This record gives sequence, structure tokens and C-alpha cells, in this order.
Amino acid sequence: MTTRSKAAAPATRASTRNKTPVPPPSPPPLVKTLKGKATIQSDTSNPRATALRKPLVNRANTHVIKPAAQRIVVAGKNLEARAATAEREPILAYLRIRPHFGDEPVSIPYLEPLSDTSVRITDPSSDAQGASKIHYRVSAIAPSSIYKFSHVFPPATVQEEFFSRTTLPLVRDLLDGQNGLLFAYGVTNSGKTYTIQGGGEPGSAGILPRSLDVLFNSIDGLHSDGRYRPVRLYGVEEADPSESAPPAGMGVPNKAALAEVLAEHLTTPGHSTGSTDPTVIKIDRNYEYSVWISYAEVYNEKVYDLLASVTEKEADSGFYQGQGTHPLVVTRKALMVKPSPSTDATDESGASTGRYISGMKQFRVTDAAQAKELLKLGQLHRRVFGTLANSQSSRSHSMVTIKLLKGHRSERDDPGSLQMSRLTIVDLAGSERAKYTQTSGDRLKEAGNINKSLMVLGQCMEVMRANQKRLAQSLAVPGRTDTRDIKKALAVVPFRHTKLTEILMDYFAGDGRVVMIVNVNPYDTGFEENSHVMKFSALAREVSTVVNNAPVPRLQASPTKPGSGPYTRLPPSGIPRGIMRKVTISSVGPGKKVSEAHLDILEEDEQSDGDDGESSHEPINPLVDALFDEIEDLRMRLYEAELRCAIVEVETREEVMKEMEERMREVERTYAQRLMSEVERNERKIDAKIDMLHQAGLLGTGKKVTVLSESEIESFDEAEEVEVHDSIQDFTDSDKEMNTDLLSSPLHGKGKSSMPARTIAKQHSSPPKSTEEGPRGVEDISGGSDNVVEEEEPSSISEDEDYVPPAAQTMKASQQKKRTKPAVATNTGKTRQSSISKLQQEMNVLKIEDVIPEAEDSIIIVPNRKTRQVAAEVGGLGIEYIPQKGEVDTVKKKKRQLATKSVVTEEQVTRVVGALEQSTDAERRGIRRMARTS
Ligand SMILES: Nc1ncnc2c1ncn2[C@@H]1O[C@H](COP(=O)(O)OP(=O)(O)OP(=O)(O)O)[C@@H](O)[C@H]1O
Repeated sequence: MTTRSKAAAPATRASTRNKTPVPPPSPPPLVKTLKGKATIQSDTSNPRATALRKPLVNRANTHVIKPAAQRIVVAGKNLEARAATAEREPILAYLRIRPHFGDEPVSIPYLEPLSDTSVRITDPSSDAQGASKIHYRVSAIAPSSIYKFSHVFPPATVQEEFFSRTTLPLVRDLLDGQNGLLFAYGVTNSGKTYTIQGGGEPGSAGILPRSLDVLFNSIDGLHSDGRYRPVRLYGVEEADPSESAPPAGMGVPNKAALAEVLAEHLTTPGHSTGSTDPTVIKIDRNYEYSVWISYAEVYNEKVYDLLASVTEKEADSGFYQGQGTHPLVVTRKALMVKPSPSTDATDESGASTGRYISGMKQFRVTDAAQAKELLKLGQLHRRVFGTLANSQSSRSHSMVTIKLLKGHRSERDDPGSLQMSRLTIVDLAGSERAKYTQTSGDRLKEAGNINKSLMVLGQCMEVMRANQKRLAQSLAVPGRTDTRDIKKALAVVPFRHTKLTEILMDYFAGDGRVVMIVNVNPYDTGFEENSHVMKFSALAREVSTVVNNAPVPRLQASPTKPGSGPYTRLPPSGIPRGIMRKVTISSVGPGKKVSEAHLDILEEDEQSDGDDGESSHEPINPLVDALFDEIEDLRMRLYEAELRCAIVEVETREEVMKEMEERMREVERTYAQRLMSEVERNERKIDAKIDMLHQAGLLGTGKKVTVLSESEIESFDEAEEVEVHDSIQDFTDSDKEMNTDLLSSPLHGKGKSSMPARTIAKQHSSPPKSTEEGPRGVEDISGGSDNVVEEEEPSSISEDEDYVPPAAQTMKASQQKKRTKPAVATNTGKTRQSSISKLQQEMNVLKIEDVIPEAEDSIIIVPNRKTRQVAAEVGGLGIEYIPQKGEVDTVKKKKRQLATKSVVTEEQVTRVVGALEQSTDAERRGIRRMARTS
């Protein structure tokens, strides 16, 4: 019987290998071979092998599950018929959505079931809605993708329903003689283990214990005597009963000591014998069955037998509860994955597709409870060896294989009549990428290996899909029947690049139904990872596998003797090579007592036991290998680069934030300072005005009203000028923004509340008009070009008039009427000279040099030429020129223009003001005059 039917099968590494001339297999003496149409040979020296194998179809009475008449046929006798019955079926992908638990942080699910077979996922990062509703919702705006599945199971789906729709058909196939593979794929915490193993509550058993229940329910009373056992992938040999029984004491190292720590685990009712599935599948009762279980783990690209008894190096010296100094050293040995020998091949070419785990223990189980105990042992070993220690997260791929040997009652002595089928259930490690797990060191290596396996699994599917598509296209050409040339050109499926794909390749490249369970937790923040999972499932659905009968095994060798054959490990030669890992297992016992166990795990490398006579290292294409290594290397470098980028980004953000904060503080400080100084200035100005009003006798009761002299009015005006100058000087120091702020400050201009309002107007390269009527311009305080000019808005007060307090205005007006000629504008040089010398004296008294040590640098006044001449005549450049009535006050104007220069420091002004406050009125006037003229 062939499993590699004539239906198009994907090209594989093995198939490539088979294209090289293979020496004709030399069957061992007791081996029957089925080659092409050759009749079954038998060695008459073996009484059990004398009977020719007959087509089982002839013996089948009633096949309840499937009509077997055209499906169970002996290879070699009816290859054509088998080929005709071979079907291709796409991988079935079921989506299971995990429910939300109350204690978990609430986030918006990004997945919405659309129907029984499709879901839509929406990127939450592009979804602006922040409602914390727990329901499925889709944003109409955010980009979303729709994925199709064979069936979508909502969160409320119970284990029983899930099992019956996804796994029960595979159990049927198993009983029917077909192979099946089921694997659960998804990110951590998405419910893979729950789906496969189950939970602790009644009725929550997963698909694995349920499969065992249904299997044993169905074959109840039909157990064979277990004389033969399955070996490798397709082989059958006589069993040694002592090796077939499950290990006594469950093979736990130093169990008494471990018991306390692992008590919690041991009592975990994951596959509790109490929860059983009552389903029974009706089968042909003319057959007898034996069930064999193996449990393997792929961890860090090494394969371990989880049912092998553990070797203890220091059995009694060191298992402690948190205080040991000599931890227990337990060892386990990695097993090799080998190609199924050509002698096991069942098709005419002698080709063998699959690979098997060499040295893997398989135990015969007779009831579901016993099988579940074995699984519990496997889980325990996973915990002891650290891949589940102190964590519920699986860091390894675990695979349970149930093999069923089925033989007709009437042919108990004929191993050639046996059929072997197997069902493998795989709980894959979480598919998240290293960057999401923030792992380092060993954990990073683990993550890398997990990702590598899953990546290669995806690549295998991708290549298979492409190959199948190509083949289908070539067959679609009318009249084309020969596709050999196409097959030759098909891409090699990279099964052999990870242990996981190597072990599973037979299911993809050989025959058997493949079911993929996609677990998703839509409340998880890992949208990107879950969408990656979805894409993977979409890819899987496009790959088809050959659904056919399992190959019929043949007796391969004489009964296995202890110490020989694939079940026996050779004693280690010399010091075993391997990796030592430290594992601490802790558990909380009754009374919240924490128990800890410290173990040193020695994981020995694979050792070739040479029991198969097959080369375990077949030549593979070095280019493909190198390319895979390159991909892996690039992936790791990409990850590192992404990590570096993320770190740099975070650091830069922090730096910018700090800088911004510093600047904000600085601006705040400056602004506060300016505000304060302006307030002070305004206060001083008001004080000065009040003083002047006092002097003028305009304030206070009973005082005589004194008419302000022209010079007093002017000094008042000068005080204003100084204040304006101060303001402008401050503005010059600040940036434009600050200037704007300052100008718009509610305090700005308060001191000149009765003065015309000011606006900032832009003028294009036109200098301020110097005519009497024109607006008096002041060069822009922002230090820019001449373009921006401060203008006084038209006002009811004439611009030529000096400002006087309102009360004084009347006085001034009447005084002016009385005057025959202007007092100020007609000052003679003599009068001026004497007032100057008087001021000079005042200055000396005040030691103005001390008050303003750098007074000579303070203000530079450059009057116009005419004025300068006049000034030179009367006493030099430092003398103030007072314009006559009707004359343009060019000095004032110049002063304003020059005010853009930073020639007076704030400190100097403060000191002058300070001196002013302390001085008498006369002194104040002198100081002000000096401040202006010096
Ligand atoms: N359908 C479900 N109903 C109830 N509880 C569930 C369901 N699916 C998952 N859980 C619970 O969610 C938790 C995480 O599930 P589980 O351990 O199966 O995730 P996982 O995908 O196997 O994670 P890892 O890859 O890390 O092993 C467990 O406590 C499990 O009991």
C-alpha cells in the first residue's frame, strides 16, 4: 500500500534525496517487502510470517465510519486503485477566540466575528474610539482585514463542542486507519494549552484527554495482546512487554523530595481521570487494537522524550527546599531525528517521506486513565526540565503521538496484516516575536528558536502552496497529463531546517488530514502578533494534504532484545556533551508555604546510536542551508537594530523633553522678571507724577496752586521719555515673541494711560516722516529692519504738545496765553549755561559716577547738525537741545531711534531709579538730566 499516491504530492527534501540512485534495499530475513506489483514475500523460517497479507477490505464487514471497500487495499496489489482514492484536502483551520477574564485589564477587542467562518480584525492603533465596552466592534474608519476559517468558535464555546467539531473526526480517522495531525497555534496566553490539555473545572478537559476517552470508549473490549508494537514511522516489530508498560512510579526523579514542590502540579486536574468524554465511535468489531503513546518536546532545537525516565547524577544529595547547596543534577538526552529507512517504505520506489525521532519511548496503554497519567508525567518532566518551571507559558513545542495498531482477529499471528495509524497533537510554543517578549540571554535564544521553527513551518506551507498551485496550473492545460517536468522544477520544501518541521513533515508531504487550531485572545494588546497568526492560518488554508489510508506496516526485524534496537540507549561514551542549565521550581503549598527546588539540568546532545543503518545526516543543499542561516541571522540583526532604534528614540525623546522643560522654565523666569520690573517701573512713574503734582501744588488740600514752569513741564515729559526709553531697552533684549507678549501685556502703557494708544504698523522701507504733521516713528524695537515702525495713532492731543497732566493742562494753557514769548524755546545760552553748571554741581553732590559708573556709555545722543552746532557753542555734545516751539523734536526722535541699541543696562537704570528715590526733588531732576545727557 502506498501513502505517496500518484496524486500530486509536494516535493520535499526527502523526495529530492530519493532522486539520487538509491541502492536497492536489502530486506532483512524476516522482512516482507512490497515493491510495485511484486507479490508479498515471506520468509518461511518465521512461522508468524508465512501467511500472505490479504487485503483488509475483504475482511471488513461493516465499516461504520467510512466505506472501506475502496480505501483499504494492499499496496502493490492495487496501487492504481489507491491512487484513485487519494484525495487532496486543504488544511482545516479553526479559530477559537478566548474569553475575557474579569481580572484582566480591559482593552477593546480588535476582532469581530462576521459569520461562522469569517472574522474581521481591525488595528486598534488606528481606532480612535476609546470606549471600554466589552463587545466586538469594528471601526468603520480603521483599516481592517477579513480572514476566513473552516469555523470560528466564539468565546462561549465549551470544550465538548469544540472537541466534537474539530478533533472527533480525526479520532474517527485514526480508528479508520488514517493519520492525522492537529496543532494549536497562537500567541502566549491565547488558550492553546487550555484547548489541548484543558482546565481544572469539571467538563473543561481539552481535546487530548477527550480524544483518549473516545478512543478507549470505542475500542473497549477490542484490545489486542500487544504482541507487536509500532516502530519508527511505519514499522512494526515484536514488542518486549517489559518495555511497553508505562514506567512504575512515573519516572520522577527523587520523587519524594519533588513531591512537595510539584504537589500543586501533580494535583492539577488538567487530564483528570474524573472528566471523561462519553462519546463512542462505532467500529468494526472484527479487529483488535493496541494503543501506543509517546510524548516529545522540541526545545531550543533539540528533541527530548518527555516519557523517558530521568537520570539523576546525585540522587540523594541534593534536592532541597530553598536551602540546598548541592542541587540535584538531572540529565536528559536529546534525541536524533532520522529519516524513515527505505526498508519501511511502502511504495514502489522504496521512497520514504517522513522522519522519526530515534530512541523515542512508546508505551502501550490499555485505558484512558493510564494514558492520562502518562501525559501527566510528560507535563511533570516539562516542569522539572524547566520549560514550564514557574511559568504557565510554554517555551517548547510539545507533541503527543497516539499510535493505533489494528489487526484482524483472524490474523493475530500475521504482523503483515496490521495497519498502523497515528494522530499527533501539537501544542506549539507562543508565536510572539522576541521584541514583544523583551527577553534576553537564554530567553532570547529560546524565543529565537521558537520563532525559527514557526517561521520555517510557515515557509514550508508557503512553498507547498506555491508548488501545488503550479502543479494545478500545469494540469489545467488541456490535454496535459504528464507533469513530471513540472514536478522536477518544484521548489524544495524546507522541512529539514527545524526539528519541528522535520518531525511533522510526513503529515504534510505524506498523507493524513491536518487540522490547525488558531487560538486568539482579542483582548490582548498583541494585535500585530495576532494578525501575523491570522496570516499564517490564511496561508495554511491554501495548502492541501493527501487524505489517504495509512501505510500498512510490515514486520521489520526479529523481536527486539533489550539492549538492541531503537528503544535502547547506548551507554554514553566518555563525558557527554551538553548544556547545563539551572532551574528553580517553586510552588505555594498549604498555608502559603513556598517550596523551592533547585535543579541543575544537563541536556546532553544527540548521540548517534547507529541502530538503523541509515545515515542520519543526509546531504542537504548547502545553499539552502546557508540561506536559512542567513535569514535567521538577518532576522536577529533586524531585531537588534529595532531594539537599538527604540532605545535611541526613547533617549532622544527624553533629551528633547528635558530641553523643552528647561526652556519653558527660562521663558517663564524671564517673563516673570519683566513683569515685575514693569510693575516697579510703573509704580515709580506714578510716584514721580504724584511728586510732580505735589510740587506743582495740584495735590493736597490747603496748598497753593503753583503754576508749573515750562522746565517743570518738560522735566515731567523727560521723566516720560526715560520711562519710554527703559521700556524700549527692555524690549530690545527680549525676543520678538516676548516683545509681542510684552506689548500686549495688560500692564503695557499703563504708565501713559492718557497717552495715545500705540499700534504696530508695518511700513515698507519708508523712513518715518520728519515733518511736523507726520506720525512720529520710532525704529522697531525688535531690532529688525526699518520696516517696522512704531506709530502713534491720531489723537485728540496734538503730537507737538508735550504731555501734561490733565489738571496742569488748563494751567499751562492759561500760562501760555499770558506769555508774550515762549520761555523755553527762547532760552539764551547764558541761562542755559548757568542751569547746566547748577546741574553739574548737583551731579557732583550725588556722585553720579558712583551711581552710574559707566555713565559715559549709557546714552549716546547724536543731535542733528544744526543742533550740534548750537550745542557746541553752548557747551559741547553732552548738552541737551530743547527744540523751540513749532520745531521738530529731533533729539527726542533720535533718542527713540537709538533706543534700539543696548546701551543702558537694566542694572544701571535700577540704580538711577534707586538714587532718584533717595534724592530730593532737585537732585532727582539732576539725575534724570544726567542720565539723559551723559
Ligand atoms: N476557552 C477558554 N475558556 C476558559 N479559560 C481559558 C480559555 N482559553 C484559555 N483560558 C485560560 O487562559 C489562560 C491562558 O491559556 P493557555 O495557558 O492555554 O494559553 P497558551 O496559549 O497555552 O499560553 P502559552 O503559549 O504561554 O503556553 C489559562 O489560565 C487558561 O485556563
